[in-house]
Amino acid sequence: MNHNSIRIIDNLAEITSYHDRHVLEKSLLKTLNEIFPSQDIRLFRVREHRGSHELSLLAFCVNSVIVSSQENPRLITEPSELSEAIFRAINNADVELISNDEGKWNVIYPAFDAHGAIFAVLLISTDLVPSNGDQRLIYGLLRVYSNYLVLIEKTQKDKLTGLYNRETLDDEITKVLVRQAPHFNEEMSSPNDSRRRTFAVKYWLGVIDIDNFKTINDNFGHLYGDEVIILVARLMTSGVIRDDDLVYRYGGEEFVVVLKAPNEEDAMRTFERIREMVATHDFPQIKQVTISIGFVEVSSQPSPADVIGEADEALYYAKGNGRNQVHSYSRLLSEGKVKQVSQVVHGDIELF
Ligand SMILES: Nc1nc2c(ncn2[C@@H]2O[C@H](COP(=O)(O)OP(=O)(O)OP(=O)(O)O)[C@@H](O)[C@H]2O)c(=O)[nH]1
Repeated sequence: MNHNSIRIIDNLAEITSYHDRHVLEKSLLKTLNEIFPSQDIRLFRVREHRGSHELSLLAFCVNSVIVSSQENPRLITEPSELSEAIFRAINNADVELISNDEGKWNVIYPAFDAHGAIFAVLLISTDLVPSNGDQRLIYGLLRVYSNYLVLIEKTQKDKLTGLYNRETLDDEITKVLVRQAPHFNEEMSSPNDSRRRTFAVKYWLGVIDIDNFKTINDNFGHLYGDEVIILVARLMTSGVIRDDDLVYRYGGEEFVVVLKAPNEEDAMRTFERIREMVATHDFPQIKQVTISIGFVEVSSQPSPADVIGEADEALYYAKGNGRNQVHSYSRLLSEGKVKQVSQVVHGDIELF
């Protein structure tokens, strides 16, 4: 076995040692950069949106520095020779090769999922056109990436609804808490840094519970109850929230939504839209199903359990006050209508 093959095996082992898609994507680019040292490698997500393809940047590697744009996959909208070539690669489902002004080559590889659909595109800028052997290696690595992504998604998704599961939620809240911590913002940006605006974004977590679900089960049966859970999940993901907002199945008939909004009023409006969308939907047989929502900003709570606990407190308030309503934990707290969920006692967190 030659040195190159050993390096490829090592890299494959590394790629498949992560269970986080963002780390997986960075690891893929690191591997490609090692095998084909080039100045620019970019990985785009491809999504079908209203009959056309939409591109967003997932990760890139410039001069061996690898960056994942997980917080804000930037949508690529500007028409240019390069994006036209990317769309050609997608439409032809084949590798596309174009030269640029500096005499470099841009090689574009579509990545296929298990059903043969293109879900990502890899762009490599290089001085030399990759050989046939190199091309096969790149396609092989993209297949490993695609297969492994399916496995990661399976462990993160709920079987009934296809939404993210409860285990994945804890990781997401932890990530947001770290990102929102003051020291993280200070380290990541100076006062004049334009990135500051990106980090100033606020995250809101809502716990959503179907009202009187036991009665639905009792009157229509458990299987029908499952159908209602699936329909409510679909309603939440179909246009009510933005593409980068996240929906989780938290328990039986309980969901969690993590969304971005600049302030509480905007967050309230989005959660209200979700409530209204469900309340006005015509459910087969039962006609109307309603949901109650409690939400809170994910900011400086000591742990994910505290964030959920605060949103839960607002949810219980909604349940106790007639259901089919949305409440903000901080507003209820300032009005003295709910109790503080957690407080620090001798350095320990005490949950009530
Ligand atoms: N069909 C179905 N039912 C479930 C599932 N998970 C939990 N449940 C049922 O959901 C019901 C939840 O009932 P409760 O927690 O008493 O609350 P509720 O009837 O929704 O009333 P409120 O929440 O107070 O509005 C229980 O009867 C559970 O058995 C599931 O996956 N499928």
